[in-house]
Amino acid sequence: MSSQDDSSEPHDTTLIVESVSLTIGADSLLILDDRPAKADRSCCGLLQPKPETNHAISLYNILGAEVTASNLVIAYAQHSAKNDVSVTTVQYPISEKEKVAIERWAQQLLDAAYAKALRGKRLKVLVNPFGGKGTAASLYQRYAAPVFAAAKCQLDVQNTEYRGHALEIAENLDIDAYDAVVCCSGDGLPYEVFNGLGKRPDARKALAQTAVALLPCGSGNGLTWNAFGTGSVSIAALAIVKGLRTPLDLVSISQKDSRTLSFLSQSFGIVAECDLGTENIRWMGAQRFTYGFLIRLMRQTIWPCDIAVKVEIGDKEAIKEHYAAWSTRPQDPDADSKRLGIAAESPGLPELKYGTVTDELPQGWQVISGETMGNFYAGNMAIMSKDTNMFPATLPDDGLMDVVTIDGTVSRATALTMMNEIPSGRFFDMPDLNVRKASAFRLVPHQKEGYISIDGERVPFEAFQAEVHQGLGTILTKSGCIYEAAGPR
Ligand SMILES: Nc1ncnc2c1ncn2[C@@H]1O[C@H](COP(=O)(O)OP(=O)(O)OP(=O)(O)O)[C@@H](O)[C@H]1O
Repeated sequence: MSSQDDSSEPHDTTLIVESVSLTIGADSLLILDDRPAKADRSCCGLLQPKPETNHAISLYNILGAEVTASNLVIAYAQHSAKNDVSVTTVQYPISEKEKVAIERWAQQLLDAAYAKALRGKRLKVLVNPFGGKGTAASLYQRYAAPVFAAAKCQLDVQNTEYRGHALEIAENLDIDAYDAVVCCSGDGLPYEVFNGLGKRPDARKALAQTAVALLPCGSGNGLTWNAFGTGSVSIAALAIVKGLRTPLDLVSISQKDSRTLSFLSQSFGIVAECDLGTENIRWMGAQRFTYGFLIRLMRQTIWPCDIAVKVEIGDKEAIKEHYAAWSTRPQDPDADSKRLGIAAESPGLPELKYGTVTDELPQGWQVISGETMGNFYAGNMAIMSKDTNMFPATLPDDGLMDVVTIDGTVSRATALTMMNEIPSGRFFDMPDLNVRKASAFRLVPHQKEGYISIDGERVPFEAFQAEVHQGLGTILTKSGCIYEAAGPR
């Protein structure tokens, strides 16, 4: 082996091992294999030179590079025909005297492949054996475990044994021992993990320090779609390995004397009914939401309530401008350590700025008529399930949630058109859709029975108040700053 200019300086991005040239490029590792093919003989028995093979591996897909006693081994995630990646390795024989230089080159490759992402993450993996269609454990073993192993993640895998177990685990977690909690489930387990971290005396510190991620094994899998833009377990595992710590707004929900945290959405009306009233048809997977919507649309379309919103941005054009400015703002490289510093100084859960739902309505909130409410839907993330970019203008940590309301008296044809326009993104601009960016709201249902959904979990059908805490939680994302969702146009 020799490096291209026979120098082993760290800046030397090309390595030559046995006539194979390996170059660390801006986005990929370029492999130029000039070795003669061992078994490629012509009809007269002469060894034919193998045609030069150009092979590029995206740096994002590179999981590991190590020098063993006699080989350089590079592990990477290779896309397979289906929407998946599988771990593949290439290896090149090396000699003892080349080892030090090659080790240095391998480090350089890993630096480029991981960039700002933490290498060898310490992961607490929680598997819900009943998540989604009940296949979370086998999905984990088959699609995620090999990716984590190739990336040399430190793993501590535990099955959840009962409802609320993930909450208890998070509440008692040694937060210094893990970089992230990875849930193999639907959005129900991350909801429990955020709430478990939020129950601790050092809640703010725990929520700032511990990232939460989801391997998509449920029906909606909102956290994975937003953070990584995929519904594939193996691609999500790769995204966790390469994921960047990203602050996430969390929303305090107060109901009577309880206080919980929401990371995804709060719904009342048709969406809550579709989400929670379709548990009996879980076998349908994500289709159950559409099916539920159509059934509900044929029956009831109005869910009367009182609503008051602390509106921060009230019209669609201003919301689009806010989205464009926030999503392109320069990143402060020290933002995460500053946030951790603040959380360490005042580690308790932040006080409620607007009190609870049992207090007087605060001054300056906009009262919205809810007599004929059809859909009240507040989102902290954009995508609620595959192809459902319900809140295109949401941002992970702008300190605002997007509140969408649709009157229940819109015609069935309009409601169906709206549903069909969600994947195209034209939904946002439809005149019957009201959108406000808010920092808090209160909702009081008029009826005695019905559904309120917080992150897909059913909560008592009674008045609740929501208030955002900017950047209180932490997730892993691909970009480090925005969701993998198309913004408003
Ligand atoms: N061993 C268990 N037995 C019973 N319930 C469990 C167990 N482990 C976890 N749970 C509960 O299962 C619920 C569903 O969790 P999960 O996140 O997997 O799916 P989900 O939210 O229903 O997903 P989706 O709705 O997207 O299918 C959670 O409320 C959790 O408390």
